[in-house]
Amino acid sequence: MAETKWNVALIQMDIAIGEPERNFAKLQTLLGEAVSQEKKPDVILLPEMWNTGYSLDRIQELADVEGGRTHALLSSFSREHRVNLIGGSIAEKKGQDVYNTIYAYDREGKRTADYSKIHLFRLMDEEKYLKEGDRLGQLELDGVEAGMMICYDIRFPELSRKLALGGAQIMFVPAEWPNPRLHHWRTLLMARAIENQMFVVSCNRVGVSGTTEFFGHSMVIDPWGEVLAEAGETEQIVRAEIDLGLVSEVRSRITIFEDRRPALY
Ligand SMILES: NC(=O)CCC(=O)C(=O)O
Repeated sequence: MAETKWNVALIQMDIAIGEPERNFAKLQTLLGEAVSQEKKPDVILLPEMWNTGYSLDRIQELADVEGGRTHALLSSFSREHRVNLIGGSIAEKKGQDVYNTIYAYDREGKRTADYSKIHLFRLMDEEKYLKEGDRLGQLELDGVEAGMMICYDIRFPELSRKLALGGAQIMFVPAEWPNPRLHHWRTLLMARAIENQMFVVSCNRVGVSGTTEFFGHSMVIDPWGEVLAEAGETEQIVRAEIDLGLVSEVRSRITIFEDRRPALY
């Protein structure tokens, strides 16, 4: 592992429903802001479905075909600025199907992993319009094992545990998590960090879409459950420094991975 300390930046943005043009333009501006400070980020995370929002009844027409437009922007940006980029998720069209998919890029602009949401959220009708993924979200960033989950996925502790057992030390979570479930959002993210003794880095959107309000509160949580950064409810770039060395420190202090009894449960 080259460097154990990372600066992370989360782009907590509003998303114009059904308007990919506006969303691409806004994201380009915010990505520029994210790298404009002297302390450059090592990793940038974007929110869920940032290209279209939950414009599900028009998703066949709006989704990015084979993710081509998204790839062009995120690949060239990560190469130009030598930054790892977890590209939130987008509505991605593959054949006749639309997926809710994350593309991840390394500092050379190479797409190193993708992950399509495996738990579709019925309360927001995802299962009616989207197809679920069938693989886990695993990736390596600068030699560090990481996991990816999308929004509703955080309600499934089995998933984050499986990724942790596979080696993940940090979990990236793009989201569009609305009111009135702020308490669930914060509690579930903290639980995933504490129970798996890993960093959890989550990026939620803000703004209003129809009657649904999104509260932001993007968070960076360390493996001890401490909140290193938490956004408010407006558009902003959230920054935090994380020391990945803390993962092994916490795991050797309380040895949950050695003490599990999987034969019994
Ligand atoms: N976009 C989502 O998956 C939302 C999940 C959510 O709001 C929840 O309560 O779970």
